[in-house]
Amino acid sequence: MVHNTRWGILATGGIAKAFVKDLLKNPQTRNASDITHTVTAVASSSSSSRAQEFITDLSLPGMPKAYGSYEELVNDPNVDVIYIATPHSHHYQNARLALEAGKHVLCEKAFTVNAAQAKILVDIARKKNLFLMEAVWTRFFPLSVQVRDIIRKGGEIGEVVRVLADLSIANADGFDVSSRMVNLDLAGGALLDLGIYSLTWVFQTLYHTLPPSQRKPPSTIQSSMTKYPATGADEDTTILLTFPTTTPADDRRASHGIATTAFAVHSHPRGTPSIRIQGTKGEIQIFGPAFRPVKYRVVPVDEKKEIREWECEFPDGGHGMYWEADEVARCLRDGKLESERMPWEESIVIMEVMDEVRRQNGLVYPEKIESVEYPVAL
Ligand SMILES: NC(=O)C1=CN([C@@H]2O[C@H](COP(=O)(O)OP(=O)(O)OC[C@H]3O[C@@H](n4cnc5c(N)ncnc54)[C@H](OP(=O)(O)O)[C@@H]3O)[C@@H](O)[C@H]2O)C=CC1
Ligand SMILES: O=C1OC[C@@H](O)[C@H](O)[C@H]1O
Repeated sequence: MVHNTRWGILATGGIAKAFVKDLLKNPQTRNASDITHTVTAVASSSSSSRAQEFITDLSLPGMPKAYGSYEELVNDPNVDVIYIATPHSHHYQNARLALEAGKHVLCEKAFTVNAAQAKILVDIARKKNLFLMEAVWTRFFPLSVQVRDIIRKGGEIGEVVRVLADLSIANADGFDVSSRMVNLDLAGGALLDLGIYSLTWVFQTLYHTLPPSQRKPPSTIQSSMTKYPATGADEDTTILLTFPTTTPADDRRASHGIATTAFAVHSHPRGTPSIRIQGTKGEIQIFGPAFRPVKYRVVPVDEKKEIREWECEFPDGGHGMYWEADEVARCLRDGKLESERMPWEESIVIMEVMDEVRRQNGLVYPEKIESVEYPVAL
């Protein structure tokens, strides 16, 4: 039986458009014959006409409802799950609004502004029996799934002892101070917007590849940050994490994750790898931006062994967001509250790392958006 998921889209900006375009792609082209997606409603905080414009521009089928407020959207009985596509500053309030109304939630990254907010959302989802997930789409790429499998099996690159992951966007000219990229009122800055992907690669390789009972948060977190002069948001952040061995009997080595992000430099100029996963027998190099990897190469230390490459296909001309949407649909179909590939606990641990990095470097957002109070008008 084919399971259809009815999506409500909360906000009409850039990523909402990209996500919905992928929802419209034919699932059969990516061998997903068990699920389908429908957009049944769209809301804009600006006006219902903006929501209608979004629907018209994307030629959404089935006459979805257009709402001029997020409140109306979360109360629509024809919506199963809300996709939250507002700036980071608004995720806690918006996700809570949806959960309190009894809706499942897929919330854009970074999940919240801080770990305290993330924990409250998780508690509410658990109590209300609702699905909740941070929309780290990269984790659901077939490429990410394959890379995690290679690491788990250990054969090709041996034991992983170091991961270098960068997402830097070569924007040396800077941003306007109002841009969500650098505006503190919108929880802007490289760390929450881009560094989350560098951390994703560190975590999905050094942490997520272990059985859940053996996953241990980093034992040390060291970091350095440069601030964007015009606003005080971070523009360049470097993080060094140590992942401990798990038990006294564990004969694995401790491992290091180095997660970097910066506005002014480029993480992968002219096709250089943006991520290197270094094991005792070789390394995996990841090509393309950390958020949308396009190829991996396995390079054995032993020169007698062949270098192997695998390139990601994007069926039906998609962007690659449909794989996370499919995961949500399957979790809803199966009555799961969280995804095993992006578990609540891991989102929280990563938020805690970002909290600590901000603490070490004095990056504080306005009280209103750091707060766990609800409801707060932003
Ligand atoms: N997964 C990915 O690849 C990407 C993820 N993102 C994430 O998606 C989220 C949104 O980013 P993006 O789409 O680029 O942002 P945009 O600025 O393009 O859109 C944000 C939307 O949020 C709504 N909004 C509500 N309140 C505000 C406010 N005070 N200021 C600005 N917008 C507001 C607006 O929609 P409306 O008026 O309709 O309510 C606006 O269009 C962020 O969390 C970001 O990190 C972003 C890019 C890529
Ligand atoms: O998630 C993202 O990925 C792509 C980047 O360009 C964007 O700023 C970020 O939010």
